[in-house]
Amino acid sequence: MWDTLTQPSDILLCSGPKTGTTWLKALSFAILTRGKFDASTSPLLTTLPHDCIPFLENHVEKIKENRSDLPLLATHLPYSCLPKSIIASNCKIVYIYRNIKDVLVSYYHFVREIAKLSVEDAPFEGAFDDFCQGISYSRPYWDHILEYWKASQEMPERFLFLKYEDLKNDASSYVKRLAEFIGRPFSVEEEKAGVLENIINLCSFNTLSNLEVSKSGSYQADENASLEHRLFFRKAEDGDWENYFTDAMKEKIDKLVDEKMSGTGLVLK
Ligand SMILES: Nc1ncnc2c1ncn2[C@@H]1O[C@H](COP(=O)(O)OS(=O)(=O)O)[C@@H](OP(=O)(O)O)[C@H]1O
Repeated sequence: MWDTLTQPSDILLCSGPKTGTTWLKALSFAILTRGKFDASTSPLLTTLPHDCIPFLENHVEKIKENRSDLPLLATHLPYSCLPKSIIASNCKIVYIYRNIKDVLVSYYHFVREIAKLSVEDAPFEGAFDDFCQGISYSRPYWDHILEYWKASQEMPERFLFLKYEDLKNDASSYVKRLAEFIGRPFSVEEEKAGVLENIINLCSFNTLSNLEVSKSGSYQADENASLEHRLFFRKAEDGDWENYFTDAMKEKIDKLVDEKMSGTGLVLK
């Protein structure tokens, strides 16, 4: 079924939930459509990034019907669950990852809000225990990263790994790297004209979260789930985990990450 949906020229944006998916979608969309739209006319001003770039696993019909010129698809699927046709094709894969503790806090609030539970009714401790046991929407977070990481070691030319915190701290360098990787590098003239800067600003948390579209309306995540747009924009603060983790929790998750990620060079702390 998916064989007809994906093409070798596609670029697949892959991520575990709550690691920067919305941001990566916005940036990739803005980079590839910058010849058509500028920061004042971009569809991103009125459309949730998730409605600009469909999820492979949730929007088969939509992808089939509206296969547009834009070669961008996204997925939360683990690498081992990707359709064989994608793995066999030469399509490029961008993978975004984030500090594991901030991912957990972000995921906790997202799920809690969807379930319409208060912090008192759904204490963080429960989410922490589930997460450490690997109970998650799409594989334990560390396995999700490791599967893509191993594949990237075998086919480095096909992969770009981006870290959420790096994107935040040095947006110009990493957005330029993203643009080069997806085949639309910024020219010197564009940089001088502020095109790169404008895209970074357009896709920033500050801009996107304050748009009317982000504050109202719902996103049809799949046939059964309708999610309020606002749920995709919370705080976007590095280190928010410090407001939730006890020393014992920090120690436990750091140990887990050390065990799982040793030798990869990937830093999730
Ligand atoms: N533009 C932009 N820039 C930086 N950060 C952003 C942006 N948009 C969303 N966010 C923050 O990303 C977190 C949501 O992660 P995802 O987008 O991966 O969520 S999802 O998997 O698509 O549901 C979630 O993080 P937390 O605030 O820490 O919960 C969002 O607030």
